[in-house]
Amino acid sequence: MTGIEYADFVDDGYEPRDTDLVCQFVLDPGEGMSMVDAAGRVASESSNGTWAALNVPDRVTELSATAFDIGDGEVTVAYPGDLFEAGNMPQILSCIAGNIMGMKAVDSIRLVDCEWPEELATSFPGPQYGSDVKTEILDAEGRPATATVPKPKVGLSTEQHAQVGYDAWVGGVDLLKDDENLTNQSFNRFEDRVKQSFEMRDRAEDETGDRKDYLVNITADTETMLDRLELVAEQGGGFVMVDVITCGWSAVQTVREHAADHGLAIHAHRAMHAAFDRLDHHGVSMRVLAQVARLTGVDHIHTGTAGLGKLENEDTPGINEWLSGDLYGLSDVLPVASGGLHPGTVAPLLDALGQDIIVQVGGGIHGHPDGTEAGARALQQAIDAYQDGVDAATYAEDHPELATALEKWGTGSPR
Ligand SMILES: O=C(O)[C@@](O)(COP(=O)(O)O)[C@H](O)[C@H](O)COP(=O)(O)O
Ligand SMILES: [Mg+2]
Repeated sequence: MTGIEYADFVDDGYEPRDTDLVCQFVLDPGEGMSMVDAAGRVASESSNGTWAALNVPDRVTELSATAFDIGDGEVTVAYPGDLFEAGNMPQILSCIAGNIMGMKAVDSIRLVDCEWPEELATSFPGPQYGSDVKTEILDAEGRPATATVPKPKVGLSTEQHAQVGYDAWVGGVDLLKDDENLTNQSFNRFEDRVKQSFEMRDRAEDETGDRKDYLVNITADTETMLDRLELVAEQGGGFVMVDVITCGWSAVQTVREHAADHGLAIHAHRAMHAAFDRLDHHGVSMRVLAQVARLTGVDHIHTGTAGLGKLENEDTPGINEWLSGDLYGLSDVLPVASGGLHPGTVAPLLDALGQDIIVQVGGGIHGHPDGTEAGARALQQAIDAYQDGVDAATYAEDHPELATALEKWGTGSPR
């Protein structure tokens, strides 16, 4: 038997083992609490300790986390691999982002980054396709894939939604996308919407000769999501969309399994992420959320617009780099830039993030003075101009749709 208490979870010179999950935190110790004392509490409460000193069987201490590299407001914690259930993301998050977020011992604490050991990382499936969707499901090789959400976000009838999809597809967009809050409301029922939209998709494919697809929002309780996923597969769809934060990672893991049965790619919308990651001193960073998304197996995830859109983002280039980097053979994830984009923002966006992304433009297409098809053409023209190395204003001289968009929105970012 061994006695354990908070101080036993600190070893400032600790060298992590290859099997450790290593997490970086920033924290502000509570009143009268030193960094070292706070760090011990973080490591203890997020692994297997508690406030009272305990006498425990020796092997229990092998599961205890260790706080080290304790600096000014920063601490790193190494978690033994055996603390975790392989392949169970909710269990892992209940450790590293669980009770510690509410401890009195800290005024604030933020999980900033994780280094995932091979054994734990490969206990997850990772994405099926990642950036390969651009060639395996779409015809978007060598350029950014494009997507559009019909606007208004909700309220269109099923017929109107499908028609907007058709106009955007023939205007050049690759993907129609449901908004994060459009599911199966009375004015636009899921089943009808899916069927009618794929009919329009087939027409647009015949007319353009390009493969087109639809990011269908299946967000609901898990059982219902699986039924909706089946319907998308039956209708010849290639993608499902899930609000991964509001649905939760256990639902994502279940959807990943069933999506693979049908070869469906998963588009992750991150609605509610800012409740976790907006404050730079508390919560869970978008970087960690993106890591969790890759491991659990989504193919796309929204990561921001490098500050060019209407929403606050953190470190989009850094997160995108992690999503496309090596991870023990797991597939990459295709980042989605979305939120307040329009044709005038395309050049600086691609300069900042490269072309291996999805560019989602909603209001920047459907708010075009000449309508959806013209808005879609303007987006495509902005991308063509960028690829030809021509600035948008010059290219617009003989591309009226782009000219109209630049006249209306210029090249600035909406607020
Ligand atoms: O509802 C919206 O605002 C959007 O459909 C964008 O519409 P617009 O193109 O009309 O702006 C997306 O949900 C956000 O981009 C999500 O944010 P993020 O990508 O940061 O997760
Ligand atoms: Mg939206």
